[in-house]
Amino acid sequence: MSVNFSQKSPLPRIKHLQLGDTVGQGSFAFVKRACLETDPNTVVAVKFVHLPTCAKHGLSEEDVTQEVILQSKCSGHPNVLKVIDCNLSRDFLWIIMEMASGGDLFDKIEPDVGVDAEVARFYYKQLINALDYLHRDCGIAHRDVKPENILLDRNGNLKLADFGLASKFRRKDGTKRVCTDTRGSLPYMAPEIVYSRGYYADLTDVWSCGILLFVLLTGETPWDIPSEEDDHFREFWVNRGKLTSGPWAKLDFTELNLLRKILQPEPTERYSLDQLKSHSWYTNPTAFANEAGICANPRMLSEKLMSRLHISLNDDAIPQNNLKIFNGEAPQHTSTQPAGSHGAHLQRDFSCMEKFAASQLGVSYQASHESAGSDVLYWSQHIQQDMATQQFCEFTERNASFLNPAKLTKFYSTQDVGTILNTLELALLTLKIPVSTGLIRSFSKLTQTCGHEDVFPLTIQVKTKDRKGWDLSGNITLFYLERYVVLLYFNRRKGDPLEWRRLFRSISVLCRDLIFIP
Ligand SMILES: Nc1ncnc2c1ncn2[C@@H]1O[C@H](COP(=O)(O)OP(=O)(O)OP(=O)(O)O)[C@@H](O)[C@H]1O
Repeated sequence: MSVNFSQKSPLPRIKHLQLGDTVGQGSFAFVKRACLETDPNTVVAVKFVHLPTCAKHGLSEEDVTQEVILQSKCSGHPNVLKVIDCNLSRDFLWIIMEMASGGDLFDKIEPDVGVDAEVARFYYKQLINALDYLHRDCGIAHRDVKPENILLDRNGNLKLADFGLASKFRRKDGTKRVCTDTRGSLPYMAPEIVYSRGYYADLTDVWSCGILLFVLLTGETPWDIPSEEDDHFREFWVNRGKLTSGPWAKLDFTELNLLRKILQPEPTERYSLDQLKSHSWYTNPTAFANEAGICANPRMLSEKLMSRLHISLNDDAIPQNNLKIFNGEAPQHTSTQPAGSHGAHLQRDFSCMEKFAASQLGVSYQASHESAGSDVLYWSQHIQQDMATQQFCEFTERNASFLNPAKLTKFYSTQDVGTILNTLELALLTLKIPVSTGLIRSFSKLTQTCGHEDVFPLTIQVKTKDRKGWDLSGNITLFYLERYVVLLYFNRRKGDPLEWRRLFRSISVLCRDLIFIP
């Protein structure tokens, strides 16, 4: 789905605010950077939730406003994304929030590897602090703790977001409600939700926090569903959590000990937040955080984050069975039929993706470009500083840069469009993703109707299944940065973000000759 909400419905004017570029897009909403008209240095984010799109998916105006009401009630903690103001216009619910300039947490987790252990501890502690505040001070359970719902501020601090499934679990008299509904994301869900026993929502948040910690430390979820039908969960259950093989082998003794205390299938035996706060894994200090657990050295945090984000472009990174195909024997999956539910097809991008892609270039590029005009030096300097480019280079502390909201699933190329499309097509086919019509043929058709200059940005819509067999879809947008430099930006629309980054990693390796590394 590639939607341009703002073209469908005019954006409301918000008093005293000047809207800037689009920094994020979801299924129902897009998010713009904005500043105060009187003070350009006061930057906020404005989320525009498109109400007609919500209605099409069965979400009422009340459902979406409820989410904002709950998030506003929880806005008094440094690790919860603050809601500043909100209002309704004809087609939009707009929400002014604090700007999360460090982007999404999921974008910084290397699949199968995870993040540095000290970084994992830092985020785990901040999440525990946020949940403690939500449960104790607000009586609210989040109910959808997962990396997609965690953003970072400019110093890398955690900001818990997306209160779409949150609920009040404590009554006014202090007693707790017993929940029976099934909500959350399956791999992060506590077993008592799946088994539909009556359960307490605050205890299920603690379980999700354990799964998130596991993902941070290993780069994968321990199971798909916490039920007996899932082999991995059954093995965990039968062994009473005492597993040391597979992803569990990546954990040290203390980490295993802590996770066993959190991932207790029986909620009454699960550690409480108070117990977790006394565990040594929580009480040990982190080098880059102050006593309150807030980042005091963003450069060190950024270096540690970058140290695990690496995509090797060597021969041995290509799986052997794909190497044979890629060295000449092209697979024949190109189809003349529409890609349907599985496959890739090229089209012109009619969404606000152009502006969105432009925002992915980062402020430093735009500022230097505007002040000094177009010049090879500027784009090559910009590309060199971009964290996305650095993930293909050997890590050195020198090349670690500060966090920014631009996503990391992208690379730059100085090759011509024909070569780019041919290589991408071969990579998609190698990964068994059928390509409808053929990318070059589709491109030629498009240039015949609208001319070479106007055909960009181009988008390849990709729909596939991930390793679990779950839907994974997104767009690869080709956007001209300069006459000879193309940005290829991979934007996930649906599915597990770790799986999307895995797909990006595989395509990058297969397209390694395209990638421009200064
Ligand atoms: N306060 C913020 N500051 C900076 N970027 C943000 C902020 N809020 C959201 N974003 C960006 O916008 C993207 C989309 O926002 P969000 O996930 O809230 O939209 P949505 O339509 O509710 O999503 P979904 O498709 O998960 O339902 C996020 O992934 C993030 O990159």
